[in-house]
Amino acid sequence: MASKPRTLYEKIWDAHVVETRDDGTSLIFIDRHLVHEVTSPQAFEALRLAGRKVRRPDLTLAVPDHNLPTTPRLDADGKRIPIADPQSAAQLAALEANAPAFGIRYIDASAAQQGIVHVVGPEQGFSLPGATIVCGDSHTAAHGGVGALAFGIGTSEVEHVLATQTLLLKQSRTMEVVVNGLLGPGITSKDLILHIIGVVGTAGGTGHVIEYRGQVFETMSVEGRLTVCNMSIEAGARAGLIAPDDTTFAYLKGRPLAPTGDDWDAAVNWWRSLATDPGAQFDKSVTIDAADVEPTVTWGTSPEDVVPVGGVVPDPASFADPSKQAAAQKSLDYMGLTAGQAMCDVAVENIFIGSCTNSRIEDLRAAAEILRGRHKADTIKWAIVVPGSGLVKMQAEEEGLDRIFTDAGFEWREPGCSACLGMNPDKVPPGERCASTSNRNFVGRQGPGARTHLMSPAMAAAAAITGRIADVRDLA
Ligand SMILES: CC(C)[C@H](C(=O)O)[C@@H](O)C(=O)O
Ligand code: SF4
Repeated sequence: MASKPRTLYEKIWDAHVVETRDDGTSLIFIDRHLVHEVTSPQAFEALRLAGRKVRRPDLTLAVPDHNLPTTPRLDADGKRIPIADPQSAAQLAALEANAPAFGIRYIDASAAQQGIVHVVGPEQGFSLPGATIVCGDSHTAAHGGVGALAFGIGTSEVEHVLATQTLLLKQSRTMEVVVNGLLGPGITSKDLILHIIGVVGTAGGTGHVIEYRGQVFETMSVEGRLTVCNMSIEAGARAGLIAPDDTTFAYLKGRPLAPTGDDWDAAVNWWRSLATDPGAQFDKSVTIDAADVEPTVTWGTSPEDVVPVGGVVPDPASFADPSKQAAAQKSLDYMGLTAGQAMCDVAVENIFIGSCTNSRIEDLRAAAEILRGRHKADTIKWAIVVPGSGLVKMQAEEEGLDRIFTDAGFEWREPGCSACLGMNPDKVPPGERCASTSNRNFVGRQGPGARTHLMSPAMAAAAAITGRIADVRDLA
């Protein structure tokens, strides 16, 4: 009898079940564990107290990213410049001590390979198709862009994975987001995922793993796929993934931690078999027409608060649900916007190009393309570009992108999470607005009282030039 058609998610799940229990939970083997400084200190401490070792140090990779200032890390003598904030300094020191103590591969804060954990994983070939990947970080879903089942876990689960290389999980429901057609000129993977979240809503993916399907993803670069999958969590999903294909294999081949020789060939053979079978059923299905996707920006304090750049700030009364109406009004008050205001009239004072959503080489190229030969508006007080890793930074410098940015009035920084969240010195001042390529526009996310508008790198560049939210297609 032919076996039942399965989805990509179900195939990866089945391949990792160690044991299924009567209560429906399964013990799942974890192939890759990424560790950063914020969510790991307690987990290591617990291992130490229990006298345990890390079960598979070879499958674990640690790198600091969240707390590191993005100003130079070494002084003129090559000595480490200390971190001023005591909590950040302590978390970094803990990771630096724990990694060698537990025999874990560690990327130092001043190494060229250092970067945001979700940029580093794929870049190093640590994140692979068909793998189960976890990290104590909600944007772990990013790695789904290479066809991995990747999701964020809490600190107690970090401890569990360190100790056992497994997790006890309930299988998620499956959801497909099918995008028909192709994106128009100037419209990027970021616009697409913002649009998708607008359609699905921040709770639409709850309990599900999303597979993104359709021609648009087949023709998308791995960088673009990582951007899309990164924000799956903002649609409430546990994870998001895209079937690995020749584009994925070409991206991964030769990366430092990717398999080589016969192992590579065997891996590719297996990876090719993972695509969702014809006739496989998803629990939920959403269809989107790519022609409907415009350059997209957020107006509110939730990633679902999206509008095409040519649109206006919505009227809270236009929402059917009274709780949505109240939330929208609260968002407008916080954001300092009024219903009916054209998005293109909204002035911004800060520009942030970075974060695990949009700090890869392709993102920097897209922003530089718009900025080439231009300068930020006088009203822009602060504009920074924060490459996702030291290797992205080096590549950008080889291509002369750093000069384009600095000539345009941007600061060119060291890699890290930076102004994506207020855990390091890069913050947006209270009451000021930021055109940001990150993934969350929550209240206070970029600093207390800061107002965030999410958008693509090219759109953030356009905002820098005009001093307000602008349609990048008018500047291209
Ligand atoms: C600090 C960390 C735990 C957090 C997360 O889990 O996502 C951060 O990366 C974020 O983006 O909010
Ligand atoms: S860049 Fe932002 S979203 Fe990504 S891991 Fe860092 S803080 Fe989280």
